Amino acid sequence: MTAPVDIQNLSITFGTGPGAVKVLPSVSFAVAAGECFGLVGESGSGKSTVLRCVSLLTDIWTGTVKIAGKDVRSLPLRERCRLVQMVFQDPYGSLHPRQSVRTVLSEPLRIHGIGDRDARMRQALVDVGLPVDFLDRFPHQLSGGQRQRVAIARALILEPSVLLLDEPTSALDVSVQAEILNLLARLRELRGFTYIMVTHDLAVVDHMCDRFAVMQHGTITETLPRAAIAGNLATHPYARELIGASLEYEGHGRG
Ligand SMILES: Nc1ncnc2c1ncn2[C@@H]1O[C@H](COP(=O)(O)OP(=O)(O)OP(=O)(O)O)[C@@H](O)[C@H]1O
Repeated sequence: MTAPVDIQNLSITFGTGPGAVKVLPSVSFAVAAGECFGLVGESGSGKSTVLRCVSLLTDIWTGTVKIAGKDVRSLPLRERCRLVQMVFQDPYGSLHPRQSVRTVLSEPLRIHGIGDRDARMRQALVDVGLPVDFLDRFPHQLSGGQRQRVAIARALILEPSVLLLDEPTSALDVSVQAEILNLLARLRELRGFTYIMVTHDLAVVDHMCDRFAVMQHGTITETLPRAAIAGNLATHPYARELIGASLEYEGHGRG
């Protein structure tokens, strides 16, 4: 099942009093069901915070976030977990070192009272391209790419409609990054997932996303289709600068 995401006037302030910082003044965007939407922009512009708000990892925000037309705040935790899951940047930090892959994958199934666990866990590993005997491995027995595959399997095992991807490949070796991106692209094609993907890499957007938003200081400066990258069709000065710098870097890289 695939689902649209609608974010309206999302705003968050960290801290109180004179030290309070409005990290997101007001962010609005909509992502169609099955679309891959990128969030790019300078470090500290609030990209990860948007994902943390949507997933309710942070809940002190105001505004409205709807997934499949349902307000995420009014959804019971279980239902929310079955609609939306998040994959983090650092597969080393996101897996508990003392938990086997079996424990990592069985926990959500147990919490949600889902039966047939063994078959589901095996299928999840097959889906992410890992051998089923990896169920008995621990994180230190896995490569970075294999760990990220396990993290993706954990996100998939409840069969969500929306995946929030927070720089899912930036902690990985360049050679492994493409494998994980291809896996994510294939899964979206097969399952119709909606992706919201934070990245600092416009080459990733170009490879994966249908559209993307350029963020600066907690604000979306411009939303563009992927096709706008090649000819730098952005009109906002910051978006133009970001895309221009990326094209220049890519040009030098190839030259
Ligand atoms: N829990 C928090 N308390 C206080 N400030 C926070 C908190 N979480 C994030 N921030 C601040 O919000 C701003 C945006 O952070 P965020 O991680 O969303 O940026 P980002 O665009 O994802 O950056 P990067 O590309 O470096 O990951 C930063 O200035 C950060 O310090």
